[in-house]
Amino acid sequence: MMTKKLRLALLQMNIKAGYPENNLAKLKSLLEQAIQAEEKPDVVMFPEMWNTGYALTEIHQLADVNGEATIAFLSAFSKQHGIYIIGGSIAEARDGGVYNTIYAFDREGNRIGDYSKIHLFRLMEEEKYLQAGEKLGQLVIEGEQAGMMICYDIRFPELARTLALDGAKLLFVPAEWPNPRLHHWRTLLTARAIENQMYVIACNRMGTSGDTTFFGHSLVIDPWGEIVAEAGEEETILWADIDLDLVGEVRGRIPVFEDRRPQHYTTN
Ligand SMILES: O=C(O)CCC(=O)C(=O)O
Repeated sequence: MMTKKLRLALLQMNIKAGYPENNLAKLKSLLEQAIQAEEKPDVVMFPEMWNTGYALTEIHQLADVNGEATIAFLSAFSKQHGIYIIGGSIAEARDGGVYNTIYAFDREGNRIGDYSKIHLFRLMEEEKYLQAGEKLGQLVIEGEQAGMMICYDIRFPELARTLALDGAKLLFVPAEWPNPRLHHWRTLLTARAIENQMYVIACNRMGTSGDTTFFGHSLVIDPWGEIVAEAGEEETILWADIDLDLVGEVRGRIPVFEDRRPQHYTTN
């Protein structure tokens, strides 16, 4: 029987910009730690661009070609341990460009969803080095619809709303969200959870890259907007237990989706 209860493990890791091999080694050691926990996770997720970090000027040389190495590793790992993996995002070289892409896997190691970041972040000059994704990030976990967005995407409520209207009950958000905008991070993620009455599961990196520092504070927020778990600034695994039945309960309590009047909304 499919469970509606999920144990989540968010790998809030440091990322060394420009050193994919070091980052993979770090990821592997955190993954091993997660898998050896007394109670195994159902879903493991990582931060944004965990393979290369924001080494944008060298990104064409460093990016994983068609994500092949990442896909092979994550697929084998998810199958071996019977877990879902939301593979953070990686720099993926494809079609002559580089995309910021998430791959997701089920308990059998099947690829169940991809998402390339739609909104590129100008403050980090992403638009100069990366290509924007063109399709929604959707997947099914234990029979339930879920969505994926990346970092800056959370400033665009239309995207989360579109995923929710399409049935998403939970939303995964890998990020490299830097100081000093912790207030924005927590507020935007909480708003996306409350307005869409869904779980928001956000894994940020920590540490320093050049002049930029990252505060961590990975978050799991329930559909009522309560924080289920929040990390500090250290390298850690953030654990959280969630129950997907809460989504229906909250949607029943305040029938936001029934009360929508889209004829009055202009979105373009
Ligand atoms: O929107 C922000 O403040 C941070 C976004 C960001 O760092 C990113 O998308 O990589």
